[in-house]
Amino acid sequence: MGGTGSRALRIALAGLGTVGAGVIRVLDTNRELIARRAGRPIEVVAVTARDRTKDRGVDLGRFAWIDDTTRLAEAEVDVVVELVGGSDGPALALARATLAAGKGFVTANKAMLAHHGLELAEAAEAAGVPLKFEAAVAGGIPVIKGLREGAAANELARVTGILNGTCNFILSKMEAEKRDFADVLAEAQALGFAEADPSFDIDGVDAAHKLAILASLSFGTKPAFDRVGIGGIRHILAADIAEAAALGYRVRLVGVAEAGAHGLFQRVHAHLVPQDHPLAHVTGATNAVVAEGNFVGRLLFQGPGAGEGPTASAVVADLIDIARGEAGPPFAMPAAALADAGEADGSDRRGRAYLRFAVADRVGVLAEIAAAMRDAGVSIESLIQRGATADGSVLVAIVTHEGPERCVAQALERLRGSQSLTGEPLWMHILG
Ligand SMILES: NC(=O)c1ccc[n+]([C@@H]2O[C@H](COP(=O)([O-])OP(=O)(O)OC[C@H]3O[C@@H](n4cnc5c(N)ncnc54)[C@H](O)[C@@H]3O)[C@@H](O)[C@H]2O)c1
Ligand SMILES: N[C@@H](CCO)C(=O)O
Ligand code: NA
Repeated sequence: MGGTGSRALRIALAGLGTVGAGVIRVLDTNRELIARRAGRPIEVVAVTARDRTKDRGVDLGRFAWIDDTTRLAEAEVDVVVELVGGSDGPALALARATLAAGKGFVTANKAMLAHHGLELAEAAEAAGVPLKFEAAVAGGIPVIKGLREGAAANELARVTGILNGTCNFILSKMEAEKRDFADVLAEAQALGFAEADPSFDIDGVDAAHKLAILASLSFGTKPAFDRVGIGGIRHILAADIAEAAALGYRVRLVGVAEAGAHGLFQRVHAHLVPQDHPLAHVTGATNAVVAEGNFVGRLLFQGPGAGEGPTASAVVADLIDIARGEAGPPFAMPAAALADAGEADGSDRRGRAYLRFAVADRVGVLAEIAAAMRDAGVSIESLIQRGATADGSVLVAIVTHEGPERCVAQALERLRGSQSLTGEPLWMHILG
């Protein structure tokens, strides 16, 4: 490959929001360095977004403006970069049109990849063009590169991660400032890394999109978003975080993917993470992924998982790879070689649980909860009752011994509709 005098890699860019404008800023600021590293200049030539007149703090006058997003695929470019978002709609139409036109495609859109990644990988492989998405999982952290390339020699057994910056920011603030969820949410949303639909962040959907992509890369299975068990953080109280701290844990939204004998297990859920586990020390909008390989051992990837600079940095890294001519199958092995995710549904899993009940302060309530646990075969390790909340309820927190998760589910089912409970119980898993 030639020096910086070689023909530029021409880019069309859809979406000029946080990430899109960031990509232009990275390419402008580090222009010379990027050209030297890539072996040739990387030039944006055409752009589109919803509003042509909006000031994004970057000069757009030098680019062709194309009103119809899908037509970006017809521009005289080598690669289309999609930073619009949404699993379907214009993003998917653009992806399909670009790959069908035999051009490379770069995206930060984990929702689209989780739902349509297999189809898009097949289309890219059939056309012999790159499909790259480093920014889609854990923003600026090179975790796709790390697993797809760096760890490619290993069989991976388990991948765990903090994959949503918004949730981690909220949980860290709740912990540090002893504030409740609703109080901190608006602050997180103002920082530019929340999804267009913020429930995707706080209900675990965004992290599940990312986990489905990571699991596919790690275990050679087809992306299976519909098989991720998903829970969020909106029902966690500052009191739960304080209780967890007293027991030696931090509360984190953790994605877990494991390749087992019966298939792929994938879950995103609030977990109690032991304070000596690397994920317990991940604070703010930082993300982290732990992967265990049979030769390399335990890998820890940690860094900024969202925001303009980190996310744009990952998008441009993909463009540099393409400019260098680096290729290969998007999901680490050819799409045709990816296996089905299998049957694992988690019902035979074992673990320890944190359960928190809001109860009426009256005789017999604790006995009722303890009886439900006993009848379902759940063994209690500790039980703590704390004073009244604002509505006069009392909080009861239970930590169980290790046992089948299905027994915990049965205990909660026995308590469903009980007059003693003043709200839905909270169940968090304890990370083993
Ligand atoms: N913000 C982050 O920290 C972050 C991190 C990782 C990944 N992502 C992903 O990057 C993508 C973009 O996120 P963002 O935060 O920059 O969003 P944003 O809302 O800031 O920007 C979206 C852009 O797309 C444009 N747009 C909307 N509909 C369009 C259409 N039909 N055609 C053309 N343009 C259209 C908007 O005008 C805007 O310029 C999403 O897929 C998101 O999930 C974002
Ligand atoms: N909404 C996402 C952006 C990064 O993918 C987050 O908060 O992590
Ligand atoms: Na990344």
